Amino acid sequence: MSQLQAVKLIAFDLDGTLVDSAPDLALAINAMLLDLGREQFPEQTIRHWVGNGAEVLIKRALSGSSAISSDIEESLYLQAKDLFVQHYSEKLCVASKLYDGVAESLEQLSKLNVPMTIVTNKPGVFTQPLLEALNLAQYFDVVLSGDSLPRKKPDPLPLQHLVERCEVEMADLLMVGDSKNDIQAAKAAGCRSLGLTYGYNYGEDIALSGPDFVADSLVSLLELIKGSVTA
Ligand SMILES: O=C(O)COP(=O)(O)O
Ligand SMILES: [Mg+2]
Repeated sequence: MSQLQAVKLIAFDLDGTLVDSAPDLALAINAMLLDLGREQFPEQTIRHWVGNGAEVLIKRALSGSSAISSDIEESLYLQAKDLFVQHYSEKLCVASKLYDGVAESLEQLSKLNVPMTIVTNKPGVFTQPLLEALNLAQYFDVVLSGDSLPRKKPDPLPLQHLVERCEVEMADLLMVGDSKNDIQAAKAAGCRSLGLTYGYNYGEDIALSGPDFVADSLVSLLELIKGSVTA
């Protein structure tokens, strides 16, 4: 991986990037489906439905497909959402865990004086409790969730909001994520991006989305940022 110009702010995606949250998301989705008397799905299937926030995940589960059926009734969706929120809140961090290299890399990165932030599509009601359960909350100066702003990734709005709030230029920001939504948001906003290969991304190769950098581990990010800070 080549070096990059100074990075003054890092935006991390959460699900599929820092945390493998799919096991608990799948348990909550299946508990919701069971309550509704509907067909349940393997974790491996549900894993590929994660990426556009809870509303889309619930609708995919109700459709049984990554393509959302347009005939999901609003009353069914609202009932499903209440059940999902209840189940996922109760068991938010039972089987979820940090990916290899995340804890060490965040600790090392925190010593480099480059502010770190979270830009996730996960609803805010889950984001902060999950960060706290995994002992990560202290690393992040700003946390933007999927419902913090009117639009979420792949829209550039969260990244535009972030650079204004942190008073840096868009060119100073690096978005780090596992999903095409992260890379598309970065491209639309005009910042650089690093795609991680181990996440969800609907089962697709992240390199196909054309991030500026591709890495197999956050340890590579640490090396890259060290190079940019000391260059
Ligand atoms: O919860 C989701 O659907 C995706 O969350 P992420 O943006 O942190 O990957
Ligand atoms: Mg993600």
